[in-house]
Amino acid sequence: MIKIIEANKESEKIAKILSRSQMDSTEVLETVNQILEEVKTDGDKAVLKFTQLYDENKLENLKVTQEEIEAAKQAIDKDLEKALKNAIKNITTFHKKQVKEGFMINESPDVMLGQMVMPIEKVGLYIPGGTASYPSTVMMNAIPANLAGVKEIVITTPADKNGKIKDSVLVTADLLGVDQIYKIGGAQAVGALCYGSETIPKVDKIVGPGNIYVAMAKHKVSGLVGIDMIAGPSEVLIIADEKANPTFIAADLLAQAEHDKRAASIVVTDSHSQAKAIQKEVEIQLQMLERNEIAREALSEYGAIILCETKEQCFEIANDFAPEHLEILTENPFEDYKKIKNAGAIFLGEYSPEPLGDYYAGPNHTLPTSKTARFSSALGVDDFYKKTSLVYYSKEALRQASEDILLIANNEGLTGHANSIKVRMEES
Ligand SMILES: NC(=O)c1ccc[n+]([C@@H]2O[C@H](COP(=O)([O-])OP(=O)(O)OC[C@H]3O[C@@H](n4cnc5c(N)ncnc54)[C@H](O)[C@@H]3O)[C@@H](O)[C@H]2O)c1
Ligand SMILES: N[C@H](CO)Cc1c[nH]c[nH+]1
Ligand SMILES: [Zn+2]
Repeated sequence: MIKIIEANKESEKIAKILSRSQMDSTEVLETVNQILEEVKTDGDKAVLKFTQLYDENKLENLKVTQEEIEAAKQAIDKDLEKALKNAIKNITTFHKKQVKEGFMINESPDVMLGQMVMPIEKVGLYIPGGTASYPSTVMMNAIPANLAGVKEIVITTPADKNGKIKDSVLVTADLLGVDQIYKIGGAQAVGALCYGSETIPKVDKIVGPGNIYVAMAKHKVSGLVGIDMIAGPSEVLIIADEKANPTFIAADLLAQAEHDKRAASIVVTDSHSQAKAIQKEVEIQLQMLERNEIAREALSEYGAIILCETKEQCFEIANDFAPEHLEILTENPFEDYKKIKNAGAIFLGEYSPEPLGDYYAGPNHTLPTSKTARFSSALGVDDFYKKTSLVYYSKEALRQASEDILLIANNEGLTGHANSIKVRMEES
């Protein structure tokens, strides 16, 4: 049963919830370190070993063949394909707003400054596929990559026990022009994309969400290769007042809890009767949920209904938790959202449930978890760009700046820097 915690009386429990990061497990870290090390030295051999161990499948081919893509295109339900195309349209419309251009400042012929915006050349999209498969994540990652102009996009996603990737994932990838798809997941996929193997190409940046092993592996390889963010096990925090609908709230808690036994589903409310009603609804709906084993474990370990003394306290706790998704189910969400400082995405009012954002509305569903919404943002076109500065000064412009530069360089004790300016000023 999901627990009710009184914020003012059980401060230790609240502190534990608020400080908990999914990224502090030493057990996960040790497993991931070992996988990455072996993939680095043994390439495909290690990738296959860990795939067999954790995904329990023996793969004939790591790379999805054109025949497999064609078969998926034939087999896919046509209504589903249409729905995917509608979602692609919405997500594209939203992300087009993020497209950026470089700029140039040349207010005088003596000085020209600029910023070039260029696509990253090779990116790896991690598409989760352990306990569910995610065509929606293909859209959320490939659309911004395409809009940024990335030339080479590689997908890794775990296959099922028969070595097959779901038709919807292959068709969505095909609709978005991605044809390099590898049937591997977990830390071994992240390692292969970072170090390269006989079969898997080494990329410049790895993006996309995944379970704790994927999130930890991305964190560990970051620096050798670019990563987008920590986008680990899903989280939702719902701020609910007395009048909010407990049936809707319970459904939204379960929607995230079914993702992963480590998913966090939390409510903050200032109403005791609401807390009780939600608790009861969660139990009722759990009985009907297909993935109720995962959801039950997530709710008992990472779920909570936090009962606050005041509405303000609800917002303080929400900001401290910095959830991936935040739903505001209060009388005036259009005023209340302004109090939020830390959240990956905010959903306003009772007809904007989080799954609307997962699949369809347009904003990205790849979002920061484990309190990283304090400093990270939703995946977007920007994640697929790099920016390079351009500097031009004429001799006269450099002469005018030289005195200031020499003072700063000498102050830093870097006389070689000062000399680089001086030799130019001494030139006849
Ligand atoms: N934050 C976001 O933006 C976001 C978006 C979508 C999904 N998600 C999250 O993605 C995750 C999807 O998880 P999933 O497991 O279904 O798929 P996944 O593809 O992320 O992970 C499956 C892989 O994990 C590896 N693995 C499983 N158990 C392991 C173990 N004990 N040791 C080492 N490796 C192991 C396996 O190799 C397997 O291929 C969920 O946590 C979900 O909440 C997050
Ligand atoms: N809720 C997930 C992000 O935490 C995204 C998703 C994809 N499909 C279903 N849900
Ligand atoms: Zn979801």
